[in-house]
Amino acid sequence: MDVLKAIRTRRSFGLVKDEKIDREIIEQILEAGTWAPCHYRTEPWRFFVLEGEGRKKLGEVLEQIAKNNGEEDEIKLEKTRAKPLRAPLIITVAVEPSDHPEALHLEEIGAVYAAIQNMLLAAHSLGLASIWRTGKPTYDPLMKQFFGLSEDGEVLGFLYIGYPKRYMPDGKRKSFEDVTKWIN
Ligand SMILES: Cc1cc2nc3c(=O)[nH]c(=O)nc-3n(C[C@H](O)[C@H](O)[C@H](O)COP(=O)(O)O)c2cc1C
Repeated sequence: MDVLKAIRTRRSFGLVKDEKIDREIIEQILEAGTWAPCHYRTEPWRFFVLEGEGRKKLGEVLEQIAKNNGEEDEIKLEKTRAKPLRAPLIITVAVEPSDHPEALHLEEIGAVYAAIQNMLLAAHSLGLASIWRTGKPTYDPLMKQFFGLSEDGEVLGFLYIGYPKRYMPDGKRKSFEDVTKWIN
């Protein structure tokens, strides 16, 4: 798929089939992530691939975080635990900032966000639907610990990926003209 078409037609879409995704396809998405630009070539992205039972471990962490924040309602906790089962594949993307003396924290995070966009576009061009999910628990210390990140590391998103159950809706944006100033 042409890159401009991929950019224009990619949508966040979470309604996906419970169908396993071939490893070779997953590897293409991961590799696309690694081709993002990064200042000083620090390559600060880290990927964690969750499939099958692996997703349940994430569900347990989400449940624990909810409990730590005072949630006691069993039905709500059950719902929280089941969240990662909404897609057959979740790629957790994290930043592990480098110790390069010139590297700026902001730019390390920016590079990983660029990696995420690469991955979403790659998934789309391979016929997959995806949605970048976060929420408060994403940035909880327990989440960092679960993925074995350093104190400076941070989970930046969960990419829920799968084959779409139906045709994806059209997107909506303001015109670029509304957000652009030409300085000549
Ligand atoms: C940092 C970030 C976090 C996001 N977290 C969520 C989320 O937790 N749940 C969700 O439904 N969508 C999430 N999204 C997706 C946005 O809702 C989506 O990109 C937006 O609605 C525009 O839709 P589009 O991606 O189809 O153009 C997130 C997007 C970004 C950039």
